[in-house]
Amino acid sequence: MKIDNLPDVFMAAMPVLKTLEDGSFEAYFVGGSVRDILLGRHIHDVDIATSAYPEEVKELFDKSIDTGIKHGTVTVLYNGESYEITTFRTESGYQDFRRPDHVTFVQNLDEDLKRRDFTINALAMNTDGEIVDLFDGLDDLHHQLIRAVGNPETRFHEDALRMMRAVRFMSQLKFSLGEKTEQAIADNHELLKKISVERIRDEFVKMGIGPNSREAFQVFLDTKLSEDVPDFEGKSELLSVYPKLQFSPTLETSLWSIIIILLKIQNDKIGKFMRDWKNSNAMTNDVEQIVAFFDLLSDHVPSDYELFITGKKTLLNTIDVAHILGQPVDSEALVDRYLALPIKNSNELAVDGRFLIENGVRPGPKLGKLLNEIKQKVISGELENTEDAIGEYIQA
Ligand SMILES: Nc1ccn([C@@H]2O[C@H](COP(=O)(O)OP(=O)(O)OP(=O)(O)O)[C@@H](O)[C@H]2O)c(=O)n1
Repeated sequence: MKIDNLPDVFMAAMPVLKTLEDGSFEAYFVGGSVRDILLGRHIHDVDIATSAYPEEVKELFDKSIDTGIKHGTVTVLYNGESYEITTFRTESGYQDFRRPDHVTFVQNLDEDLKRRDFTINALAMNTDGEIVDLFDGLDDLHHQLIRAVGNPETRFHEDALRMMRAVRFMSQLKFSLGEKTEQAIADNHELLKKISVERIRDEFVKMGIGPNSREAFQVFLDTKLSEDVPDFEGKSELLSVYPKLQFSPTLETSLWSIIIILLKIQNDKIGKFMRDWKNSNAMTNDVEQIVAFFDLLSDHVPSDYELFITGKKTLLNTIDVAHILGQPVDSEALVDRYLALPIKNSNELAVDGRFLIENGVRPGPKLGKLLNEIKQKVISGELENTEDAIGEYIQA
């Protein structure tokens, strides 16, 4: 098969491959970008594989960085873009079912494709757009099937994260799992215990926000892969409820918020739960705000001040979460009310602490309280948001 009219992201990288070929080396696009071009998905970056050794790659390009030279990867800077170029390799020395510590460079593309996880990820494309397909990956793409390259047990023993990748691709691509691949996951799910929580989290999130997340979650549960995910309390409750959701979350913050709401994790425990999954503080903060506002929405119609405090981002994200959970919420009315607020963030207030001091208010806790009071009155429309009106209010 040959692909004509390659997307810009490939054309932009073409001179990099041609440079390798001019140096008498082989060069191919490999991995996810080849799969995605065939599926018509958006491609953000391309991976390049070559017969050149890392040192030889470096000699061919003016600007390069040793990103993972031990594993054969050099990042080349070309025309303002960076490209990862990896020497054809086989992997050996798998330790503890995690990524290999040792790789052996080979001169042959076939060997390199053979070590890859799934047939749909083991496709390569040359500079003419011709596809190299040694394991019927094209057929599997056509039948929307995720199948391990060769023996699935071997692939999962090499890197147990691949079991999570399988269900993640199911969700993202709306594919099914090949029978033997699914069986091998069911037989080897405990290997996942060896994998770091960060790597599992990344796949878990991609699975959770994919368009086929419900079906993927079901397989995640059926194969018992879910049992070996660390620090995931109450997952059976979650997974029994997840398939009933109206639609899948598309945002990571929505996913975590939904999980926390479904698992009824208390406010003071949210931080621990998010940290156990090694989520960032920023993500934890966003999720805490969404969950708090969701609770508030379940309890009463928010006041203007509560809408102001919540802010637009959290408001929209919480509406998303409420819809997914099937909670009735008049989102249009809430958004309209938010948009009609006299000020939408504190910076829009006509005065600040300095103005208050200049108008005779003493610095101290009372100043903060007064500023807050002014803000509330401006938001409720009782006080005009001008220096004059606020100045008069202070003097009164
Ligand atoms: N555990 C892994 C991870 C990756 N790969 C191979 O390395 C390629 C690139 O991996 P990565 O960038 O992690 O994933 P993609 O398949 O490109 O998918 P995406 O970019 O959507 O994450 C994969 O296509 C696959 O051939 C593998 O065999 N085993």
